[in-house]
Amino acid sequence: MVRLAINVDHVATVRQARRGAEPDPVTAAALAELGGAQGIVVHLREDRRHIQDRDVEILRKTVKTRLNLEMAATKEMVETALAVKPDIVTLVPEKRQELTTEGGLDVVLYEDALRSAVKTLHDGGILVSLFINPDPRQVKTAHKLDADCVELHTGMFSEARSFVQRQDEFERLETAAKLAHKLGLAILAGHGVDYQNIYWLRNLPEVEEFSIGHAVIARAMLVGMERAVREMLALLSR
Ligand SMILES: CC(=O)[C@@H](O)[C@H](O)COP(=O)(O)O
Ligand SMILES: NCC(=O)COP(=O)(O)O
Repeated sequence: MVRLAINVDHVATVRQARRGAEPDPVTAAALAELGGAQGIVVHLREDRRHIQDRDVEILRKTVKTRLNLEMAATKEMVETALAVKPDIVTLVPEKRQELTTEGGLDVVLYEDALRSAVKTLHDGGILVSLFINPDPRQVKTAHKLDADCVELHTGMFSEARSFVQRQDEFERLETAAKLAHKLGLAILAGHGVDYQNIYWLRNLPEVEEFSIGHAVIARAMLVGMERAVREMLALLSR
């Protein structure tokens, strides 16, 4: 059965609006697990706009499923990961000005720099996932880099404005997922996944885990975290 991992960044976004203590992403993660989530995701941005170091440190002690730390492949972040030891690190591109991650990490362009980051994390006993666009060249390079997983960026699919565009983007995801599977990579998918577009995305049998943040947190504000997670799990299992 496909797994659901919940990204709790936006609980921290609300907390940081007042620079206070609530709502606590650590509590949100515990409730997401109670609702049935099989993983917790946090993106520790270099600008610390939402998730803080303290969150990651406590989550490492409290998450009972699997903690996936999204981060830029910088020296400082790799050192942080080695100290915290999440179960898995997802290397993502990062820009200060962006509202959210705008595209996949260009692993073809940054192949040499990424090789040492992947190796250092592996030497520290941490699995490595690369967040990439659904492009065969990116998938092949991720495999060459010895990544354990790829997370296919579903943003272009999620933002497609027409049926035809959505179908094209879905086919790109399908092709990339099949290639990654053939190469022996584990496959995750995420970004902009919601309670509607999951009807399409769940038709990608190679995807082992969906990583969902914004849509579930937005619903959780209205109906509660456990229910928001259970509703997404129900859609995934149909
Ligand atoms: C990698 C990805 O697609 C998202 O998880 C994103 O990195 C989340 O970061 P924000 O919560 O800052 O949008
Ligand atoms: N890796 C994708 C993720 O964690 C959540 O992205 P989104 O659902 O907040 O767009």
